[in-house]
Amino acid sequence: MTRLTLSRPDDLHLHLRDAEALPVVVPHSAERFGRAIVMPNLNPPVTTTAQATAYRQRILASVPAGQDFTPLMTLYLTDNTLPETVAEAAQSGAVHAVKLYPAGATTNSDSGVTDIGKADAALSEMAAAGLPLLVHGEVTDPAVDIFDRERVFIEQVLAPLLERHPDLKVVMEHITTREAVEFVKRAGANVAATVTPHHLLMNRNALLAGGIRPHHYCLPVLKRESHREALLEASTSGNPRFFLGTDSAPHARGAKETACGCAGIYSAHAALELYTEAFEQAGALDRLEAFAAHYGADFYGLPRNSGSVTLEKSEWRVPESYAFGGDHLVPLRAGETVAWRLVSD
Ligand SMILES: NC(=O)N[C@@H](CC(=O)O)C(=O)O
Ligand SMILES: [Zn+2]
Ligand SMILES: [Zn+2]
Repeated sequence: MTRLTLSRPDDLHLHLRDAEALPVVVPHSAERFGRAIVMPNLNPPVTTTAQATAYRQRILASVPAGQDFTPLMTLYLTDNTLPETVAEAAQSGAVHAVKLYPAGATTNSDSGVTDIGKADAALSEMAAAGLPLLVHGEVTDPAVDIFDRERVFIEQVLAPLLERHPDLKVVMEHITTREAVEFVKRAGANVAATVTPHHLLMNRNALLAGGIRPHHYCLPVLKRESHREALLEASTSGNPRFFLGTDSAPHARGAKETACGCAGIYSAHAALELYTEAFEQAGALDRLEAFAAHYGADFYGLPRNSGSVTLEKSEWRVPESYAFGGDHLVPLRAGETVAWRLVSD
């Protein structure tokens, strides 16, 4: 097959940042996706509906003319999030989820939750309102090996949380392990997961073999090949509780290529094309549309998009970088090729 037309997909996990980043990154997502669940880990974080709606306007100002792209906003859960704040968010129509970052787990998570027990009242309100909890699922205990932090989070935090709140809708974001796949498969219809293109296409060799590759560093960190295979199997299985979320996370080159580089991989410039590579590799191109355009919308209770996008099997070279404020943004596959190309209908 050399041409593939899909319903217009959604990105259910996206970092757009703010200010001068927006005109660089928003057009990449808007070209490919109808909507995106926009992460709230700005500095300071987005914790109120008023902040979320103001941020939404700043994003919309960077959507190119003629493109139809809807940012779906989220709030950042803190130890102090009140049930009233959750209720206001649920009623606003602009806020579609609340994000849990364990304090210190990842980029801009300093205001995150120190003890999930402190959020119980907010979580009960979310369950009542049908507002999903999006989870960065890693423990932060320095004694736990970084490759085990997702598995331990499931055992110590997520399973007990779902016992306390059995009706809460939960999305385990950017899953990276066989254990996360199995947890989601066994859980009820209220539990789902997003899978990134980089975790479908790369294992930890891409980070560490033959030299350290800071542009392949993200959290949760890339895992061994058997985990990548489990993610690819789940994503191409037709199970509606695994769906597309890129976790495209732009950082300036200077913050990545340094002695202590930060976590995040930028993939918005080629996200759908990279998923298409992964699904082709698995012999499952016929399953791509549902993963990319149906299951996420269905889980969030949103209507499916009406438009379409077309991809062609035709190699193109990714730029070495994009101008990004006063610095540069190095995209995934910089200077290398991608096998599928987005074409206008
Ligand atoms: N995934 C990452 O490695 N980084 C994300 C944060 C996150 O999603 O954990 C970022 O905001 O840069
Ligand atoms: Zn995360
Ligand atoms: Zn993320």
